[in-house]
Amino acid sequence: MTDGNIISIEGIARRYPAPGGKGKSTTIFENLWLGVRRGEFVCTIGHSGCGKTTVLNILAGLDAPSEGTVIVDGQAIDGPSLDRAVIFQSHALLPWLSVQGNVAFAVRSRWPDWSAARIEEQARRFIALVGLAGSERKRPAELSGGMKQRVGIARALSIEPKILLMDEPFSALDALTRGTLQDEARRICMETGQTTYMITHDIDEAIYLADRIVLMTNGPGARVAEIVENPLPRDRARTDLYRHPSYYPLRNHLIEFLVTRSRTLRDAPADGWDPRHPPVVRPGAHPELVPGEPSLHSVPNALSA
Ligand SMILES: Nc1ncnc2c1ncn2[C@@H]1O[C@H](COP(=O)(O)OP(=O)(O)OP(=O)(O)O)[C@@H](O)[C@H]1O
Repeated sequence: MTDGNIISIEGIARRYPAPGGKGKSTTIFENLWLGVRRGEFVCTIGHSGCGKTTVLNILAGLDAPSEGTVIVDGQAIDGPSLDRAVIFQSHALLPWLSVQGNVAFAVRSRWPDWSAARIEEQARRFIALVGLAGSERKRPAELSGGMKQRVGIARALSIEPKILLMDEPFSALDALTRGTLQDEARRICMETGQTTYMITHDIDEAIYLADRIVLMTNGPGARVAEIVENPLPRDRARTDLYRHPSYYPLRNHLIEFLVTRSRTLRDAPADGWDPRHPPVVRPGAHPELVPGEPSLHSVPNALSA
């Protein structure tokens, strides 16, 4: 794969044996290749069951591929590592520890030789980063869902992972809290240059957060159908996203994929489709595009890796 990728997914498959060991095994996905650049924010979208969580679990080292390998920062993954922090939909905080205690626990696991003062300071810094300064002594039971998820984010970031893995981290939150936390996540990832791989079902979330959006076909036998480069400026603001001429072409492209192409491309891949180099598209980013007159067409990109 391309040099400069911090994550290199190389031809992985995940198969499960038939129940009782009789009959054919089920292939959830196979021949999956993907590179993620350092500092990049990648979102994966695909219908339920296509294997998004399975891929994320493999990246986390919580599951292993049936074939292929994943290289992170030059080393093949062979289990979980504090270099890769995971944030799930549920918060999984330790209920008997305070906010400070939960984050400090992770910091101590990462740097067991650090002094207590240094651990406390690191924990406090990341609690402040997610906007929870003043709540350090609270226990999880005293926090709202959004606050608990902030603690989860602080805990994940406090160990300064090479990669942040997020599995629908905001989907259980109300719309207002979700928006605020998306803003926070985006700000923090931009400020810290955090490489992030995230699963979402929410196309607006992907448009707002991602540099690239990986589209997976339906499973079983899922594949990476396409990689969408986000044509919106990197310093985009939530409030005027929709004014950008590429916004609707991008959004329509993603919707159209989920409605039809996620199924048709699994059953009949596009001519010349190469699993190592899925098509890269940049919807709406046509050189002749007149600002204010959005094109409804996606434009295949000659940059295809
Ligand atoms: N231990 C297992 N044994 C057999 N099949 C499994 C096992 N774990 C997962 N699967 C199957 O693998 C497929 C992919 O699951 P996965 O959770 O990765 O999908 P997903 O795309 O993340 O779905 P969702 O969007 O609903 O979270 C599903 O069909 C699931 O039933």
